[in-house]
Amino acid sequence: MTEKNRKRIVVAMSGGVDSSVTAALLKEQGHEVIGISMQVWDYSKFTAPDGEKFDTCCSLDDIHDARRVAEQIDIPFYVVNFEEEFQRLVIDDFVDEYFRGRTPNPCVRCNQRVKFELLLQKARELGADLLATGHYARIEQGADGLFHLLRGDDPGKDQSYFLFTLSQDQLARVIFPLGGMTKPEVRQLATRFGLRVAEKGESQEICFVPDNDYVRFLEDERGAGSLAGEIVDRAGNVLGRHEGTYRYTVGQRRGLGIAHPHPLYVVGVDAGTCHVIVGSKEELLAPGLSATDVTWVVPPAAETLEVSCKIRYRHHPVPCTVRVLPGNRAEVRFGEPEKSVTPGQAVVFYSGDEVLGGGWIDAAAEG
Ligand SMILES: Nc1ncnc2c1ncn2[C@@H]1O[C@H](COP(=O)(O)OP(=O)(O)OP(=O)(O)O)[C@@H](O)[C@H]1O
Repeated sequence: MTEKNRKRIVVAMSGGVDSSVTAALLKEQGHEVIGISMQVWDYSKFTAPDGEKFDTCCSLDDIHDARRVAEQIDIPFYVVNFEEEFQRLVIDDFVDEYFRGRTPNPCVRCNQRVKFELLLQKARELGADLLATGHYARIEQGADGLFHLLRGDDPGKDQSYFLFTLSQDQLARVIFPLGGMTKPEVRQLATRFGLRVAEKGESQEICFVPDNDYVRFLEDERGAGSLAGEIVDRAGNVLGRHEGTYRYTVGQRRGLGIAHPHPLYVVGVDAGTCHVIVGSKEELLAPGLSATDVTWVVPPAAETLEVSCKIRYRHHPVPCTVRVLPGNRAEVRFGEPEKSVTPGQAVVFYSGDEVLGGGWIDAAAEG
């Protein structure tokens, strides 16, 4: 590598396989690599019911793993403490959203407000040209000079959905070296580099929620028992009672505790009246949605776009028409009615493999 191509790159290291391989790859390519782990949550607050300490993605064990990898590949390594910021910018929003009757996506918030904002700033302060993460997504600069955000090549791992808030400025300073690889290829590389984390499992769904028990997490944060109320159908008939609206999400079937001739699903959550609204599978269908806080990776080409969208991470993109509205809003009409449009989740717009932008689902459109 020529001195000109050699860059100073900060790698966001979680202690997992992906970011460890990212750091090792960039180091092998001859860059000046600096590892940083963010400490975002104090796990000593949490103890499992059996008295064991929880081990989750950003625990001290993971920071220890990241440090050991950094030592092994011989790069400087720092830990930044973002606990206060993470609480304010990610966790408070997560809890507030559930208590408003919505189902939040904290990973998008973390990317938007912490990784590609605060951490990117830190990277700058360290004089880095670029920030690298182990995300499975691709960034390409087009002939138009714009940076384009594309799906990762591994369809099972693609994380582009979580990155829709990235701006041109951010994309210019970020790289995703694993975007063109599959997870098995990344594991092979980890083995080739002899990284001690090569066999480490996948991180859990939400890094700060021990055991994925989000209800327990919410109740630890805000106390149990509030927002208890009635389970009703769309006509207002009372079918049962529940212990808190935040325990329910649109599309949920289990945990209703109601004997009924047909399967019942949660079709709405109203934290104002403390109602969990249930209905048939057909009642889960909606022709579209309205979105707020819409941002664009690349400027929209017209006021009405024929594209596809994902309305949750594990959703196959579906054809839709997007009407771009003033005030960073959008109205989406699906080609065919879609199940379980969930307020609080992100809707992300795609043109083929490219992420055009996205926003936050405010409400399902009426039939
Ligand atoms: N606590 C952290 N400190 C620094 N960087 C982090 C942290 N958590 C996540 N990241 C960065 O964000 C990327 C995506 O995070 P995600 O939680 O989706 O991890 P992942 O896909 O399980 O990857 P990994 O195997 O690296 O943990 C990671 O590859 C890493 O670069």
